[in-house]
Amino acid sequence: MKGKKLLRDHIRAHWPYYAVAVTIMAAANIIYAFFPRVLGQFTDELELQGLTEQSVVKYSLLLLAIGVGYGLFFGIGQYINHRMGRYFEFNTRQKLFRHFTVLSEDYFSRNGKGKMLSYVMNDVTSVRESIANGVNQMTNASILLISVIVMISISGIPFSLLAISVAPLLSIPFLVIYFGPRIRERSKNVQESLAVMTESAEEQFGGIKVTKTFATEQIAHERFSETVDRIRANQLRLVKATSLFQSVLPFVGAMSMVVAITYGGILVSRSALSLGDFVAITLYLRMIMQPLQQIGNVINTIQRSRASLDRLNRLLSEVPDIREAAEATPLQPAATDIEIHGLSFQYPGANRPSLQDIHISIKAGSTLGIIGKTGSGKTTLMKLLLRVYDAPEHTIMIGGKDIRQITLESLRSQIAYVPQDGFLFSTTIRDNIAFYDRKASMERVEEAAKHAEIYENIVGFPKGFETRLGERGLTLSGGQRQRTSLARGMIKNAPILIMDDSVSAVDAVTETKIISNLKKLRQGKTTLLIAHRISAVKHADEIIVLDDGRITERGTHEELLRLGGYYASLHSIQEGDDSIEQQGG
Ligand SMILES: Nc1ncnc2c1ncn2[C@@H]1O[C@H](COP(=O)(O)OP(=O)(O)OP(=O)(O)O)[C@@H](O)[C@H]1O
Repeated sequence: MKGKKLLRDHIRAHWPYYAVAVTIMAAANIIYAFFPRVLGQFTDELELQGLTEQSVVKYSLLLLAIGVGYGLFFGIGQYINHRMGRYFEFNTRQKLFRHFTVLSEDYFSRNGKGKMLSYVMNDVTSVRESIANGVNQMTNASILLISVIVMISISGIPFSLLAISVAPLLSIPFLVIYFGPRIRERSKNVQESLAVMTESAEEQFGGIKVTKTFATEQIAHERFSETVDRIRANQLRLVKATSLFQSVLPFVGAMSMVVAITYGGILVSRSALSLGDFVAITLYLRMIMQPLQQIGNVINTIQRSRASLDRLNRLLSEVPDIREAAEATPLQPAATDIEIHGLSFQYPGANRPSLQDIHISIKAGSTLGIIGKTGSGKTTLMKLLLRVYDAPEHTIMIGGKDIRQITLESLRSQIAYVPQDGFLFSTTIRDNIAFYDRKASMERVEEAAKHAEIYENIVGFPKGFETRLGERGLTLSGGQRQRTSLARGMIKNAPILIMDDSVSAVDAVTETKIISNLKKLRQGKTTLLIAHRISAVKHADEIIVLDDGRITERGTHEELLRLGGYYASLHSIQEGDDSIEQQGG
C-alpha cells in the first residue's frame, strides 16, 4: 500500500539495527520475567524450610542480577530505537525539502506555506515518536507478556487457574478494533487543524505590518483564536478517546487479578496450590498490567501517527506538474532563437485563457519590449518560457527545439529572470547577489551591483556587501530591493535575460542609467523587457503590446508611435506628465 511507503523504506534501510534492538529488549524482558518466579521460590523456601543466611544472600544476588541485566539491556535497546527514530526524522525532513523543490508553482499556489511547515514539523515528529516509542513499548510489552505466560505454564500453577485468570484479556483485540479507527480519525482532524493554525500564524506574521497600519489587531487576534479553538476542540475529542482506551486496558488487567486472587485463594485454602505459586501468579498478573497499559499507549501513538504518515505519503506521492521528457536534451547556449507560434494558455482551474494566439519571433541577441495593462498576460508569457507552467506542445521553440524537449536545468540556467518583487534571502547582500554562483568573485559581485545602480547604496551601509538582510538584518527600501534582485539577475550573464517589470520601483533617472548599462552589457545577448513605462522599452528591436492575452500592436518605437494606438497614447500620457516619471524608490 502506498500509504506505508515512507515507513517501509525506513525499516528496510535500517532493519539490522531494529533487529538488534528488538533482540536486546526481548532479552531484557525475558530476564525480567524471572523476577516473580525467584520471589515465589523464595516464599516457598521460607515457608517450608525456613531461611538460612546463605539462601538470603543467594536470592538477593539473583534479584540484583535480574535488576542489573534488565536495566542494562533495556537501556541499550531503547537507545538504539530512539536513535533510529531521529534518523527517520532527519531523513524525512530532507526528503520533504527535496520534494518541495521539485513541486511546481501551481502546487504552492494551492497550498499555503504554513501547511508545508506543518508537514515538516508536526507530522514528521508525530511519526518519529511513534516509531521510537512504538518499537520500544511493543517489544517490551509483547515479550514480557509471552515470557510471563511461558513462566506461568512451566511453574506448578494449575492450567485451570491460568486459563480463567487470562480470560478477561481476550477482550483486548476487540477493544483495539473498536478504538483504533476512532483514534486515527480524530488524530487526522488534530493534525489538519494544526496545519491550519500554522498556516494562519504564518500569514498573520507575514501581514503584521498591514494589520498594524490598518489597526486591525483585534480582527487578526480573532482569526487566529478561531484556529486555536478548533485545535482545542479536536484535541479534546482525541483525548477523550485515548483516555477511555487507556483506562479500559488496565481495567481488563485488574479483572484478571481479581479472578486470580479469588480462584487462587480458594485453591490455596484447599491446599491445591502452594503459597509460593500463589505469590508468583499474583506478581505475574501485576506484571501483565504494565505491558497491557503499554500496548494501549503504543496503539494510541501508532493510530495517531498513522494519520500523519498518510499525510506525508500523500505529499511525497504528489507528482510535479512540470516534468522532464525522457528524451529531453540540454539547450545549447549559442542556440537561443525563440519562436512562439499560436500559443494560447489557460491556468489550471481558470475560466478564461490568459494568453491567446500569440506569435512572436525573437532572434538570439535581440531585445523585445513588452507593454500592456495589468493582467494582460505579460508575466504569464514569461512563466511559460521558464516552464513554470507548461505551454501546449510545439508552441514555444528555443533554438529550433520544442521547449518541452529541453532539460529543465539547462533551460533555466540559460535564462536569468528578474521579477518585479524579487525575494531576498536572510543572508548578506553579497550572497543575495551571488545567489546563482556563491563562488563568484567579489569583482563580479561589485560589477553587477554597479550595473544595477545599487553599488553606491551598498557601500554606504556600515558593513557594505556583508550587510545581512531580512529578519535579523537590514530592511531595504522597495527600490533598493528591486535593484539588488536585478544585480542577482545581471551577474548570471545568461544568454536570455527577462526583466519582468524589474525597474518599476526605481526613479526615472536611475532607470535611464540602468537601461543604458543594460544595453552595453547585453550586446549580442537576448533580452526580454516587460515594463509599464515606455522609457524602459523604447530602445528595443521590437515592442509588442498585450491586451487581454492578445498581441494588439507590434513594431519598433517609431512604428508604434506612428500607429497611433495604445502605445502612442501611453507615450503621450507619460511624456506629457513628467511628474509621474519622477516618482519611485
Ligand atoms: N496562477 C494563476 N491561476 C489563475 N489565473 C492566474 C494565475 N496567475 C495569473 N492569472 C491570471 O492571468 C491573467 C494574466 O496575469 P499576468 O500575471 O500574466 O498579468 P500581467 O500582464 O503580468 O500583469 P501585471 O502587469 O499586473 O503584472 C490575469 O487575469 C491573472 O488573474
